[in-house]
Amino acid sequence: MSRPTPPKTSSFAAVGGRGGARRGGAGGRLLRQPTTVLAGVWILIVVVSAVFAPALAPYDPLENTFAADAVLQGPSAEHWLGTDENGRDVLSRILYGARIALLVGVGSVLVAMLIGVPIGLLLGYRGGWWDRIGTRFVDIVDALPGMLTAFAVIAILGRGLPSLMLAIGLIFCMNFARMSRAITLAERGKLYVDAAKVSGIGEAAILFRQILPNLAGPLVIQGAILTGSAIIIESMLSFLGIGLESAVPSWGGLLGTAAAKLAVQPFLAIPPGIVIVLTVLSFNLIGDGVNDALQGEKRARVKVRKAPKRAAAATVPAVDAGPGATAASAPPASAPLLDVRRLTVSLHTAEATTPLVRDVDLAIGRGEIVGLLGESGSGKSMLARAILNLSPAGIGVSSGSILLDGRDIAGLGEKQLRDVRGVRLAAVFQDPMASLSPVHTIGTQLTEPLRVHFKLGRAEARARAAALLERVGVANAAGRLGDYPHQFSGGMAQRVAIAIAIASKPELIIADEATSALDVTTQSQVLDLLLELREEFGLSILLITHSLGVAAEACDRVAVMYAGEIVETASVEDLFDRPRHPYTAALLAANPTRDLDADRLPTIPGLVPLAGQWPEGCHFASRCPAATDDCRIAAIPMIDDVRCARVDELKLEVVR
Ligand SMILES: Nc1ncnc2c1ncn2[C@@H]1O[C@H](COP(=O)(O)OP(=O)(O)OP(=O)(O)O)[C@@H](O)[C@H]1O
Repeated sequence: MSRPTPPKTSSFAAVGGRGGARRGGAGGRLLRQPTTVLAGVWILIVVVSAVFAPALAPYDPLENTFAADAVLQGPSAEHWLGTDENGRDVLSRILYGARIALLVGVGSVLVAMLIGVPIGLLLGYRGGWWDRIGTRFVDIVDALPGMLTAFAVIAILGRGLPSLMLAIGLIFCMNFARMSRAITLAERGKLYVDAAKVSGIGEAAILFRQILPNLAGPLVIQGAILTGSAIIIESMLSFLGIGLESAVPSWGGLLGTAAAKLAVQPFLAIPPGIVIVLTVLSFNLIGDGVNDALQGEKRARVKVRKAPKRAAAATVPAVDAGPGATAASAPPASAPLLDVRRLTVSLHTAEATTPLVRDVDLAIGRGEIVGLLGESGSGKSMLARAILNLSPAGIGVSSGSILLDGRDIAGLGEKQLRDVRGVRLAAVFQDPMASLSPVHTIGTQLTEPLRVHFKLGRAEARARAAALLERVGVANAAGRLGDYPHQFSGGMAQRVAIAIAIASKPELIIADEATSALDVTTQSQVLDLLLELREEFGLSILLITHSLGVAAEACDRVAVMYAGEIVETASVEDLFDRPRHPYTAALLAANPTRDLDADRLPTIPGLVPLAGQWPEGCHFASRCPAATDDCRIAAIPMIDDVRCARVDELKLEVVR
């Protein structure tokens, strides 16, 4: 038999291109905001004052002069901003006070980040009970009055800069925990995190190296805003006399003195008041400005859109009831590398357990490419995710086993999976842009699994990464290690994803719609690459696809899924020439290539029943032209690679 023509499944179009979408960048947008620039200039002045205070201050800020004409003076030629109740120069104390303001502001925000961010990362990433209990804890700590926390810390540790930083840090830390949790919750479901898990990268590395960089923007924004707030709290505590020692030149301390002497010298409150307001306002404006600039960056990112599906392969079978047996499929040549037995995957809720995949048997031999074919919603991804142990929350294996080289890997814990995922088992997903981390270079993403699995040094890992990129067909491989995913086309990015998948020399790759987002030519090239890699490394591949053409071009055997069950498994030739299940026949008949000029594209009448609404007997009965009442009584078992009660009576003809 000649294999059906390669498919034309979908096409890929990049809106905007390399460079075009990034005119100016975030830095450019930041500089185009006048208020942010002014705020930046003020903060620069504060930083310069803090760093060069000894050179800039006209007097020693601690020098007391108690002469009657030297205390509580207004502005004069000698003392531009007057003097305080000890005769100390206010300008000098404000210049030195900038040091305290910045130290307390930045220091306490760093303390808050160090405490809050790991908590948020852990709760968001682990989810479930960790998140439920952890979030309550965060709520409780956050509900404590901030000033009370500060009083308690200062009462225990005494006054001083470190205790002030810790006190203010504790007030803010739950802000960072909440923000990090929310972002991590969103990020942990993304494909690049799944891809990192599948590469065998540990939880700590995923949290701190994969997810944390995505928090950089929000952390900077939140950090800038809270730095301003920390300066206010420091001023309040010093104003109340429980901040720093009164001799230490701090803006809040100056304000406290001014409040006490308001009747004698009202001007004393103005200089520290102005610098506090301007500094706090500037930090807030910078936070907002960075936020706006980054939002612009997001809007300008490359977008990927799918074009409508086009024609696939050309076989038109007809369903015809009648006697006659069909050929059986060939079993895998050797003992299977992957042997899925009677697997059921279910969604567990408080109300019910709903099977999404039921009673699946699937074997993949060494070096074999097995296609998993079926309409949308048939359960292909749920099966693949169960094999990879990446089922979404609430979904898991409820019975059966997944034997990888004889070892049952169903439901293994993250720790036990470390020597399976990324070592023996890898995955390539549909959207390469989503499965690669947007904030890391390709070099970093490729060297990470190499360093984890083979304990390679940096230089050696980079050399191996370049060789891998070259192997998958990326031109100028060494030069492109420093590029980010958005600088690659869809096809090239998928090649990179394949390079990452094969980096740790796995035995089995699960390719979940790995070519669906690519244009026809690129799709064919990526399939050729997978076939070459199979030859070269003896890889086994589970190729999940909607496309008959992809299955025909690349697979040795094909399993057809319908409404959560595998209904037929056969060699690719047998499946296309002699389908045995009416659904397989209908799927082949619905292939539009022959009838491109017809008014209506051929379809299978009716809809795939949703999980939870499967009928008692054969799941396909409501759409099957050959179904009888007997088909609707009880679940149909898989016998001799077909799940059809009438398989021996039906004669399914392929019309060409
Ligand atoms: N997170 C989820 N929670 C509950 N049910 C889900 C979830 N994801 C998928 N399902 C259900 O599981 C069944 C199988 O879905 P699955 O995504 O595996 O199908 P599929 O064959 O991979 O479809 P597609 O080709 O569109 O990806 C469907 O009935 C779907 O509605």
